[in-house]
Amino acid sequence: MTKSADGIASSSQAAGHSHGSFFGRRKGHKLRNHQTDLMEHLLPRLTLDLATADASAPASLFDAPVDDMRLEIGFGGGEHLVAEALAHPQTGFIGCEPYINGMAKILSLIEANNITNIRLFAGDAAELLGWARAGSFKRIDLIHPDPWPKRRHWKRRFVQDATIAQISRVLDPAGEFRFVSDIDDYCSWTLMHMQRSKDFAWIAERADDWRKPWPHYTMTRYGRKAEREGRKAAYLIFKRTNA
Ligand SMILES: C[S@@+](CC[C@H](N)C(=O)[O-])C[C@H]1O[C@@H](n2cnc3c(N)ncnc32)[C@H](O)[C@@H]1O
Repeated sequence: MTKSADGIASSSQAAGHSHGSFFGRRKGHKLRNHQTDLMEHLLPRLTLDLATADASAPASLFDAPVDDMRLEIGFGGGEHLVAEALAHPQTGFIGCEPYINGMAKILSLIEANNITNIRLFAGDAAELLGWARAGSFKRIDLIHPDPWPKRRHWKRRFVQDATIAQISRVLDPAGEFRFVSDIDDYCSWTLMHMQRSKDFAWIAERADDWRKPWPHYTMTRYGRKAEREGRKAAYLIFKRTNA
């Protein structure tokens, strides 16, 4: 695996993406000194290196035994992932985020909260899904993915038939895929693709099941931004059905 000086997977690493490569920004504002220090010293200890990690024993990534594994794709600043890791200490979490400033933020939160049940992958989640063995995760969360609103960019959306097939494969037979977006068109897109896949059932029974966050949901930066700007998010929970 090739890595930049920041320890972040290079774009060539992300190139094996089943529906193209990673399309977002990798870098934003300059890191503060302590964040640079965390990137240099803490990130290597928590990094999931797909070239060397044993996909058949992902629980061995963690120092203490874990009961289950979960994945959050594109965790941004890491608020939701960190809250979940603190609430479920027996679960091992993998967080995937190619954006360097997001990685620096979550490292600060991990350090401040002494969290031991998170491992980090600083690349394209499609690559991580390709690496994982069947049935590895009890739950996969995709929260406010990049919306790519223009029709000619829809192919860049993370939710595609190919990624849904990979998500289905790496989920436990009783696993769940959870999706949040404040972009109506991306929610319909996701519902249409999930329905087409036949591997999932949308478990909503009444409007509040998707209009309101699920219990104990931690609002993210993009969720707050959407609320401020008057956009309501949808909270979609899909259960795997092809057990
Ligand atoms: C709109 S932001 C949302 C961040 C966060 N989930 C939130 O709600 O605040 C989308 C995030 O997904 C990340 N992302 C985009 N494509 C990705 C991919 N292929 N694999 C992993 N993360 C990705 C971006 O770097 C960005 O941080």
